[in-house]
Amino acid sequence: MVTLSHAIAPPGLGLHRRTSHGFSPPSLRLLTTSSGVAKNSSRVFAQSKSHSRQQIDFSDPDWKSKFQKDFEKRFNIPHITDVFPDAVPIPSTFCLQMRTPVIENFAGGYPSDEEWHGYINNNDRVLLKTIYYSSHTSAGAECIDPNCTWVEQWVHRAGPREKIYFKPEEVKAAIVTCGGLCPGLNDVIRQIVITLEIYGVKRIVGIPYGYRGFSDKELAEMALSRKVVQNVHLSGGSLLGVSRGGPSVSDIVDSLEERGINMVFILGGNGTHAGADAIHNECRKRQLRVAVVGVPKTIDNDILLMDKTFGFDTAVEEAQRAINSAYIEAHSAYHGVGIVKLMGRSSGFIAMHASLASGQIDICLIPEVPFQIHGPHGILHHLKYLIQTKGSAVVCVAEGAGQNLIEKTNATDASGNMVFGDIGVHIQQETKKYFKEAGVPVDVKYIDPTYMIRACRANASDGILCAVLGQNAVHGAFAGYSGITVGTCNTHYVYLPIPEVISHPRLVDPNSRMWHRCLTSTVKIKKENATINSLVELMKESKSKNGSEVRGRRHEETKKREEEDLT
Ligand SMILES: Nc1ncnc2c1ncn2[C@@H]1O[C@H](COP(=O)(O)OP(=O)(O)OP(=O)(O)O)[C@@H](O)[C@H]1O
Ligand SMILES: O=P(O)(O)OC[C@H]1O[C@](O)(CO)[C@@H](O)[C@@H]1O
Ligand SMILES: [Mg+2]
Repeated sequence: MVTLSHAIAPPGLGLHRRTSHGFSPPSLRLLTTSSGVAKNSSRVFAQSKSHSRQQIDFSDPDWKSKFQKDFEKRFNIPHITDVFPDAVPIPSTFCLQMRTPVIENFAGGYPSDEEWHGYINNNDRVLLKTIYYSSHTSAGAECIDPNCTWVEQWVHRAGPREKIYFKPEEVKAAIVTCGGLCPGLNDVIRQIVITLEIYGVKRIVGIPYGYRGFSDKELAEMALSRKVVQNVHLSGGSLLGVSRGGPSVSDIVDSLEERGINMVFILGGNGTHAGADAIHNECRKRQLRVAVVGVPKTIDNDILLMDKTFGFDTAVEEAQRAINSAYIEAHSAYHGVGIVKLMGRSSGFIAMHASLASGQIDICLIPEVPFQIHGPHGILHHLKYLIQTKGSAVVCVAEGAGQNLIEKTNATDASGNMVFGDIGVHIQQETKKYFKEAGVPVDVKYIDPTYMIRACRANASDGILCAVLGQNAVHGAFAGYSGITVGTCNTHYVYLPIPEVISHPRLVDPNSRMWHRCLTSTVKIKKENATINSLVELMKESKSKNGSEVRGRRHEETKKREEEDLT
């Protein structure tokens, strides 16, 4: 892949220069000026729990311990005892003996495994950041202070606790799936149900069609059990259905009260989590003993602080199938140009990872990296060059990319999310126009696999992630936590307070190693020595055993013709 910075990046967008698109984590973002250059000031700001900015004076010798105290407060996870200090825990009912939930009542006491060391201590912690950056200029650097001081940042480890704050026979648990579809929703639903049953919960319901199901009287809640969910993970979609928009938070909490629900598992993206946090706060305001636990779901991977969200891997896998088709089409056509548009809202993770996975992309366009379509640094100029030198090209464009280059739709969906203009179609049309005007024949094939990448069943790695997240969601609720979400940090499972993961969407950092890897993964030809490389390629091609001699010859003919046609 020829990199944007080599070929089409606007002047000034070098790889080593930080831009300010909000992609950096809060601490770093605050160290950058609007032009993106790190500011060497001793007074900068860090975010506090309420997301108002708290000033840190780095000339204070004690700043580090103050920062850590503030961090601990921000990442503290709300517990039932914050509101009900007299709540009395009981020994956990989560044990191997409960795996076959045949026990009808617990009059004789809960069964337990003796000397089982499978519980998590409430004081166990996971390190949030594991790299020590010695300089702001290190790739992907996330520094707090101008000297890049190492500051340990610990978050709460997820898992089953020895003491629980809900008696299983008093629990009515609900599961709801909101937002758009995502591979793995059924896997999480299944695992939540199975784990609840292991704790001994008998009343488990699914709320149909997202938050809407709480208020729409036509929609009945669905009784869930191991039997019902046994095979649901074998298909994509959501057993419960999904929706955007819906009732107010107050109506949702009224509904929880009416239904007697005291544990609610909310699967969704950043919008859903904003709702989950508001539900948690409303329950606290009403002094309700309800555990509200989120499970982050989004193919976009735009939730902060976690390694990845479930469904993302599967979406990437599906997306690179579309790229592969575009590549085959483009490669088999005379002057073929393949264009693939991929989902991801304002984040370019799917496009970046699918491009990297496929190894077949020449130009990857993501929202976080500005680009031009026309002009000497534009993608069309570069496409012409690729056609000239390679005979074909493949472009992967994220749906949120280049929105400044097309007309705004001014439309929003039912949840208030902005509806993007269609950058894929725009690039397709502009490509056709450009080559027609240049008198160069091209065969443009446009693929928009939009819903295909999220309406499928989870792959194995997402299946495992879903299972662990589902189990940990239930452990968190039984442990008495609320207003939390589950995730992976550096491969370990953690509980995080909801506001910390949704303060803004997570974006690709153009200074990260991953973006650099994407750019350099399949560099084929560099502009400066195009002829030499093309010849080398041609020689390689004609020598290869897989019968590509014909293609080599055709390529040579193409080249000759192009040299005549193109300037
Ligand atoms: N700030 C908010 N407060 C309360 N509820 C919200 C808020 N934002 C969104 N919601 C509700 O959350 C639900 C899902 O939101 P949204 O459609 O934005 O999807 P999402 O959870 O971000 O998932 P996706 O990744 O598919 O976009 C909707 O029912 C919406 O009404
Ligand atoms: O289901 P809808 O409303 O078309 O949503 C599409 C959006 O949902 C997602 O699939 C998940 O957030 C985005 O990638 C995409 O922009
Ligand atoms: Mg969202």
